[in-house]
Amino acid sequence: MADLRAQLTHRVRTMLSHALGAAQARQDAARTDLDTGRHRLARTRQAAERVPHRVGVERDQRLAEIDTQHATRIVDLAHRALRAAHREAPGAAGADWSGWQPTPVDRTESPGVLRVGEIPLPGTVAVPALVPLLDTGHVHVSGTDREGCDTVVTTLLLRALGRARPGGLRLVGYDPEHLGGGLAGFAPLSTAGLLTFVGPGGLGRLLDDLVDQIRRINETVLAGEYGSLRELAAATGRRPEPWRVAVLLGGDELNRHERGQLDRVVRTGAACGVHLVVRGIDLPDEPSVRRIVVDADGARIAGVASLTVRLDPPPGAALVNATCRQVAAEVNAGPAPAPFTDLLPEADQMWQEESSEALHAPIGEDPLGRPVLLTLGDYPPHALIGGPSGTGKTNLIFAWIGALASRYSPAELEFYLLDFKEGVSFARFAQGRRDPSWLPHMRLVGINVNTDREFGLALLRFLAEELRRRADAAKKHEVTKLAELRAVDPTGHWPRIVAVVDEFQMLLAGRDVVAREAADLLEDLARRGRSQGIHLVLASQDVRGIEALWGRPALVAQFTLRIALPKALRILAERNDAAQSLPRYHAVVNAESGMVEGNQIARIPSASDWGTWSELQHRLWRMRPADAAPARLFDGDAIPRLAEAPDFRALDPTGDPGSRGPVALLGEIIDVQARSAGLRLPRAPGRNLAVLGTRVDEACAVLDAAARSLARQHRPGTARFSIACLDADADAPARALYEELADDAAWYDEETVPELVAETADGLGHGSGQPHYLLLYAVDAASAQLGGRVGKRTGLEHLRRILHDGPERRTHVLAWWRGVARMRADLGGPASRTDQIGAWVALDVQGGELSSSLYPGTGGPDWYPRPWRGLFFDRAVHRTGQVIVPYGLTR
Ligand SMILES: Nc1ncnc2c1ncn2[C@@H]1O[C@H](COP(=O)(O)OP(=O)(O)OP(=O)(O)O)[C@@H](O)[C@H]1O
Repeated sequence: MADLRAQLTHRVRTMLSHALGAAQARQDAARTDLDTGRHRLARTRQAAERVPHRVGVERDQRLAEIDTQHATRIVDLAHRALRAAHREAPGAAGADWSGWQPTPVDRTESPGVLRVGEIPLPGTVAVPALVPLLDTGHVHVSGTDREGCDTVVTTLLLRALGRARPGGLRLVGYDPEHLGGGLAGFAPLSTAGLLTFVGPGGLGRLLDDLVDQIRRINETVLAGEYGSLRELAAATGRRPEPWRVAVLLGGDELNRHERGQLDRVVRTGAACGVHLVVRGIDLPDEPSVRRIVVDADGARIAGVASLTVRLDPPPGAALVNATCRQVAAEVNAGPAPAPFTDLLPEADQMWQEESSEALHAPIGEDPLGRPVLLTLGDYPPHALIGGPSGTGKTNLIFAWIGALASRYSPAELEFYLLDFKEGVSFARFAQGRRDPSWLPHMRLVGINVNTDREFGLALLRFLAEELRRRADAAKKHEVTKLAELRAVDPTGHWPRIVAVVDEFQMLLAGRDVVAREAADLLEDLARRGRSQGIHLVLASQDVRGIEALWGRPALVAQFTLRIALPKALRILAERNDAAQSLPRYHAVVNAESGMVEGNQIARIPSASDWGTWSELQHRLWRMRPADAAPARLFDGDAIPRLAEAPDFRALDPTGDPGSRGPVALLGEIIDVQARSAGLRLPRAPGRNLAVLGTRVDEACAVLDAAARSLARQHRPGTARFSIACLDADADAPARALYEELADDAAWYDEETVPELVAETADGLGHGSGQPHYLLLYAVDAASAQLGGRVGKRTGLEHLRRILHDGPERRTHVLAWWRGVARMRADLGGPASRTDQIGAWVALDVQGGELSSSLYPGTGGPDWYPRPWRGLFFDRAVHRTGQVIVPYGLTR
């Protein structure tokens, strides 16, 4: 048992000793851990004591870096903002007042935002403070600094004015407290209707009016096609409405209606160019409202309210006043002309139109900026243009011709143009010395034809002939209209023809044969030209011109297209006085025979100045077909040259005239083709020429051209020219001719002329048969010498015999008598027969003197002598006299 107890004791002891040992070991380990922990803590504490210092240094470094980055970024942003501001507020929208001037926007440009001051930034440039207004929204100004508020308003208005075209911005002021004093500087604008004021109590009306404008613009201008005027301007380049800025400066509390209208304007105005600049009246909170608060410590703009704005100084009163005066003056001077290029198609669209059915072209734009078209076709077929001198008829004709000529090629359209007033502006359509170009569509230009109504007649006859040609062709193809003719004869040349006659009343002036025939031809062309594509455009500054037509209602009725320039009388229908209130450079275009319903107002671009026109003409000229010939230019003030006459150039000695005999060219016929008047000299009785009148130069010119043209048809040595000069004044030209004809010519004077006639008369019986031309200058001056006998007969008897018998023996007299009576005396007395004078050219001889045997019928021809013109009559071919222009003398 004891053993058992001892064993147990031992075991317990052993267990206890183990447990004690383990506890001892754990205690040691724990102690070691504790030491380690303490040690670490001490180290950590030590380390922790060092950390704040290092972190602080790093933080400071980082903060310094951030500061630098920030500053650099601010400088960079400020510069970028500055550049953007210059872009967004260009010219007058942002420039300093010193040297400030208006810089109106061009057609598609946006007006930009407006600078009111600048925002100073530390350490860098100040950034402009910009406020959107035109095309964008409204501005509300408030705050305790009254002067500052005034400055903001004046600044905004002047800058906006400077960005608008003159007349493109209208102000309306409501200033019940100061009765307009707040806008006093802008007062000069009111002289041009660009600034109006409404008095106290007028706010309701003003707002009603703005709402009406917005409604009208939405309905008729934007018309659902564009969202805003800005969009319209960007798309079309047109800004048909001005900006309207209402400046509302305080007043009583608004009533409900006014409040409602104000809200509408705020919501919808900006799209229609209607804007508000308001102080002292609340505006609703809309994104379109920009608020500026101006207090003593500076201004703040909503949206960037944390930045203080340093306002610009107010613009000087003198600058505001001068600008407003200038703008008003420009508006009062009338609207600026629209650019001519508006009438032209794009370069790649030129000559692309087809004229079978009609000719369409814009002539200008209407008040809403839409093009106004002119049409010539079946309806309306012809046009009448009227307006007092200086109102722009010539310009309108240029504009119309340019708009047409750029759309239709010369194969589709031809022009004939006649200007009865003095001046050469139409000459540039033809080739000139200074400018070799011509308008490829132009077939004929007649200028300075004021005294040559025959030229107008010639044009009408030419057109009548063309009308006949077209009518015949139409008949042959069994069609009636130009469009049909062109369809069945696609290779034919059937352009539409537009004949323009400026100051056409000259053509119809007087009650003579020319006027009568012209009126008949006009009537026929007006009636039948419509279906054959021949269109008449008649222009007149003078009511008499219209009245000349008025006597012929059938003629007038065809001119359904009427174009009236400012103050034109009687172009439109009787009770239609739209032309009386037209501004400068505008026209009433009316395709309804002038009835009020047909009125369209068009602003006409400037087309007639040299640079504008020639740019287009050169472009079209370069496009001309290779075989295009220049237009014929007939200048009533110019003297034609024989050497350049087509008929003269066509003469040559190898051409066999046959029985028709050689031809003596006497001058240029007043006609469309620059032909020469020719006198045929066959072997037949009476084939002599008398030149009658006292004008030395003209008489010499006629004989000179006759002789030179005859000489061109004979080889040297095969014809004789005997020149007798009996007037010292004619000596030089006669001698020049003598020298030119060289060996074929012989010279006689008053001493030797009796021998010439005697020998010639005697030789008639047994001559060589060689042509012999006697050119007798002022033959009546030798009456005394010719009165004496040479052989059995007097010189005059010899002369009469030559006149009588010569032509059949190829001997022709081309003689100048200084009067009809003198010629008759030489022929045998006042009652003597004149059969042997088969042809004559009358110069300063009245028609009445050419009666009896010289001209068919009684009373002589309708002939009113005028400088450098002659009336040619050849009894073998003419029924009436033909006006000629002598060729210039070759000196
Ligand atoms: N639409 C226009 N835009 C700008 N200038 C114009 C316009 N129309 C005419 N003018 C200018 O006005 C002046 C007179 O115009 P124009 O010669 O066309 O008038 P007109 O009626 O033909 O006069 P007249 O019968 O005396 O010749 C010219 O200097 C012309 O350049």
